[in-house]
Amino acid sequence: MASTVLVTGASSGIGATYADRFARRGHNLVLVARNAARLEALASRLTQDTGVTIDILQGDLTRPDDLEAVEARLREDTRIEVLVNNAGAALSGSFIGQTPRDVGRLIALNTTAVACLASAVAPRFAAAGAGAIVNVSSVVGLAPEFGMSVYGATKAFVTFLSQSLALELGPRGVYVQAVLPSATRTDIWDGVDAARLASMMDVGTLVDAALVGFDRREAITLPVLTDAARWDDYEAARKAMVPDFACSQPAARYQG
Ligand SMILES: NC(=O)C1=CN([C@@H]2O[C@H](COP(=O)(O)OP(=O)(O)OC[C@H]3O[C@@H](n4cnc5c(N)ncnc54)[C@H](OP(=O)(O)O)[C@@H]3O)[C@@H](O)[C@H]2O)C=CC1
Ligand SMILES: CC(=O)[C@H](N)C(=O)O
Repeated sequence: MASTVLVTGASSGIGATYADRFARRGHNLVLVARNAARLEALASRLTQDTGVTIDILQGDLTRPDDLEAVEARLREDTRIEVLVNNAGAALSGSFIGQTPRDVGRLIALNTTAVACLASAVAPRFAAAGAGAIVNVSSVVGLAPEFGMSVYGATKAFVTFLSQSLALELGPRGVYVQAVLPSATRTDIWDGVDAARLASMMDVGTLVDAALVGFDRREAITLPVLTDAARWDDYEAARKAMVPDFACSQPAARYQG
């Protein structure tokens, strides 16, 4: 019997498309988001099309009680073998135009919830020597130049967390993938003009590419990167600095 996949942010966009693709692969689903009506409509269409079993966990992942309910499901339901940590939001405008409350809410959803859900499920996956955690990050987390400070910082967190978890959990049999989409046509772009929307990646194309990376067990899937060697070069440059981090003296340029 195929395993169950829990998808957060499944009521629209990338999460709804992951739900569709995993259902078509024969997986049962647990769908999480705030909008129960949209989750129910998706669940009923997918059940009819594929015959899989779908549960809905309605909740706001920025609310501690709702987050804890999803954590408990991940901890206790041993049928769940894949977590797709996808729920997320963007925050437009400049940093000085954003309020501390907006910033806090974005961080709660895009980072705290992602880390807490991974934390809830990782010990069970590691004990079983199996399981997969897919974290939906963004190319924005690699590009402070895009001017989306807090959003980009949350996505840098997601990519870093994924890479660290892959190092720790990979040897225990748990697969961790960070998916870094670029601009993709979904509701997250509400209010953006039609011409800009039209130039974005189609959401089905994005998720199908991400699933190619999933099937290959890639640690990082960056679908728009034409030359994959560029990521390897970037990682090699970063790793070349790491031995210096153990030095006990500042570099010569900081010494008087
Ligand atoms: N589209 C793009 O260009 C890109 C998107 N991404 C990332 O992809 C992920 C999915 O976004 P995308 O599909 O584009 O956007 P959508 O706005 O279409 O989907 C976001 C999903 O997250 C859910 N969500 C939002 N807030 C909460 C909350 N507080 N609690 C629970 N669920 C919540 C929404 O459901 P509901 O409102 O029902 O709660 C919805 O299902 C995000 O992490 C985003 O950062 C990354 C790079 C590019
Ligand atoms: C709103 C965005 O910038 C988008 N989610 C992205 O990560 O590219």
